[in-house]
Amino acid sequence: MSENDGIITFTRNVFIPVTNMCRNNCAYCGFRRDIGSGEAYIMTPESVRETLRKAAEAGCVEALFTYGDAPDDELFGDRIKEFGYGSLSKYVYDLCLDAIELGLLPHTNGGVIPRDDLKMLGEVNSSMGLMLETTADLEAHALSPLKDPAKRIGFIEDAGRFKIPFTTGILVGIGETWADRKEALEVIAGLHKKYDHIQEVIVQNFVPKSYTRMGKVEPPSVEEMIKVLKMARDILPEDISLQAPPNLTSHLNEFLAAGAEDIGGISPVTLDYINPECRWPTLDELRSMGLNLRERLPIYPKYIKKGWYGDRIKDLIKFYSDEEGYRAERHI
Ligand SMILES: O=c1nc2n(C[C@H](O)[C@H](O)[C@H](O)CO)c3cc(O)ccc3cc-2c(=O)[nH]1
Ligand SMILES: C[C@H]1O[C@@H](n2cnc3c(N)ncnc32)[C@H](O)[C@@H]1O
Ligand code: MET
Ligand code: SF4
Repeated sequence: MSENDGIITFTRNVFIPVTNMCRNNCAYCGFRRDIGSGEAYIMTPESVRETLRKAAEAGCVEALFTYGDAPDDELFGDRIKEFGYGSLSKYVYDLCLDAIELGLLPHTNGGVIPRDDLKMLGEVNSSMGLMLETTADLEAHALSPLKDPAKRIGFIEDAGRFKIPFTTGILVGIGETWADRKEALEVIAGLHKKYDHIQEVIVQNFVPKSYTRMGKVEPPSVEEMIKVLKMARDILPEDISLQAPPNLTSHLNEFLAAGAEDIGGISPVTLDYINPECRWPTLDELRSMGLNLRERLPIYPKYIKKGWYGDRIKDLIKFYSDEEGYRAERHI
């Protein structure tokens, strides 16, 4: 049983995949598209606002902005300028303000973005994220300069310096060894000891997509995932929540028994655009599996208490949270 008496936390979120253009080209990724392929896009301000409005109506509390790594400048600078912005981060900043205006707390994971942009986005996000993925030098990342572990560790470190509540994690089954998994988890634990900013760690299983370079690679087995989760719970400090995504496995109960205590964002309005073939379970389905659910905000109680949030989201956090820092019943 996990530390919090078997209570499993989640957020009600909406996924905003701002752009699928990306400077990286990870061998497992089914989300990214080549520029000029006809399928590359950047969401317009109107389409983002429309999605946010639907989410607000459906009772969501989190706007999850996840998109390709640093694709601006030479990649699609013109499109961003058409919208009236000098950079992708400035555009996302305004989208975060739109989310806040509609009553949603932003959580942005836009890959490795420039340090000044991280600081700027930190002001309008309730938490931010970047999967460390791995500390190993893997073939899967051979075409992904921004998956260089040193760059990602540096980014997570900067987030700590800026006191941004942070989500990170590892991707399991992309060619890493057991020693690599252990090392990645130890690096995360070390960063947290230094900056105290890691609110949760996602242990995510690789899900192969036939149309990618890793389409024929076997995903990690259930036994392997359970072992990684146990190892993670063992290595990570107790105040870091361990997250297992609920839509990437049919063995969620076993993952939770192994030590995971959070299932991340569940969306009543959008797909998981990274794993679109994996449908979100509904809250009713999760409850019928025996889960004792508690809704949280994208910023964990500890960081609400510490006051690690900007002025622009202060009122919204106060509005949504109960005295313990979870989502107040009156707003559910
Ligand atoms: O719905 C999703 N949420 C993802 N989230 C968000 C997560 O589900 C929750 O919204 C957070 O727990 C908010 O606290 C991520 C957050 C990160 O910082 C890094 C990676 C992910 C990955 C996903 C994902 O693939 N799907
Ligand atoms: C948002 C996060 O989604 C994860 N991600 C990207 N592609 C896949 C996949 N095929 N299977 C599982 N997770 C994936 C990465 O860890 C990324 O950081
Ligand atoms: N591109 C970023 C990364 O892989 C965000 C998640 S994938 C769309 O880190
Ligand atoms: S996983 Fe993220 S960084 Fe890698 S190709 Fe996909 S969008 Fe880009």
